[in-house]
Amino acid sequence: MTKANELNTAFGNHETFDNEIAVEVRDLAMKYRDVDVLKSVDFTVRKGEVLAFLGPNGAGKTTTVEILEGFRARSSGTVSVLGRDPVRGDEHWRSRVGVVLQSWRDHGRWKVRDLLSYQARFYAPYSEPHRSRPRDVDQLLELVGLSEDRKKKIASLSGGQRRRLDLAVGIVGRPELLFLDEPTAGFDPEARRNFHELVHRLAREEDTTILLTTHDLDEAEKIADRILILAGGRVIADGTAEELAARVQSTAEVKWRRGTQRFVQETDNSTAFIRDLLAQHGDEVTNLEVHQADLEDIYLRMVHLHENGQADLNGDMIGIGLPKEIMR
Ligand SMILES: Nc1ncnc2c1ncn2[C@@H]1O[C@H](COP(=O)(O)OP(=O)(O)OP(=O)(O)O)[C@@H](O)[C@H]1O
Repeated sequence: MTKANELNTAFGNHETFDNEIAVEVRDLAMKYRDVDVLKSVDFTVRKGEVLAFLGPNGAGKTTTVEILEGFRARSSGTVSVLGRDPVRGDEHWRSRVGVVLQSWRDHGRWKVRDLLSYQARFYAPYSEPHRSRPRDVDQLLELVGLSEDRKKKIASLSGGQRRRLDLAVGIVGRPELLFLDEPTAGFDPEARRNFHELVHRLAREEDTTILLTTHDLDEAEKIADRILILAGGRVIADGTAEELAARVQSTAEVKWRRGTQRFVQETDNSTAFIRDLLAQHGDEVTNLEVHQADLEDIYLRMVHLHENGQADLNGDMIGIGLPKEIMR
């Protein structure tokens, strides 16, 4: 613990000052009336990291993100976002945080550029030598692909254009930490790819920490440094896409025919299995297929096991054989 943290704790203030950590969540719980949506959520996001939050509908992803954004008061637990408890976040703290909500339908009569210019003004007092605020509005329009729509009324934008505007509003203040709630819902494939490139640029060139929720496994795999799966009010898995995929690849399904008979076998080592199969039956084996489980398979299996209660009290999966280091 740093000296500053020691002093904070001594005064009953649990805000953190670790420069490498953007978000720290410990034992977070949230109850809506008598329903426990979040039971005990723990995770950390390092600065500059892109974290994808996955989980079934109603798992509590938006609730968690809203708590981190300071828009929702938690029931219990400790939360630190850029060194502050979000419920005590002041204007300066807010200027460092960018938010793209799931559906934001105000300002229909405003023109695109006018709204961004208006929003941009609020960030000017919080400009810093290493992070100028706000962004230049015309460059921002270019960045999100809305230059040609700059004079359009917001109410007349298509769903995808609207999401681009939401994104522009989220990054106009050049945030250190950006929250994106299902950012590419309604994007066409090109807009999706542009968005993925933008996320990479924000993380790589501006060291922006990004926390996004998505139902798109492919998207999570493409843009996230780390994937976190929320189910049953807890984090049931936390690791890089490679860590998840590496384990998945080791449980393949092999299918083949021998004469009129069809066979299916799950195996941890498909290469060795096929070698043995062919050594034993040679040319009798036909229609050989190998299906390597992908991220979607492992995600679905993990959530399914969790929902069926085949997880112990720590949220660890029983029977799936995932390595402990990717489980929480
Ligand atoms: N203001 C509220 N009052 C009562 N219950 C709520 C409230 N907001 C959310 N909930 C409930 O909390 C649970 C978690 O909702 P949340 O929106 O956080 O889930 P999610 O993981 O983001 O879902 P989705 O993938 O569908 O967006 C749901 O059962 C939802 O009905």
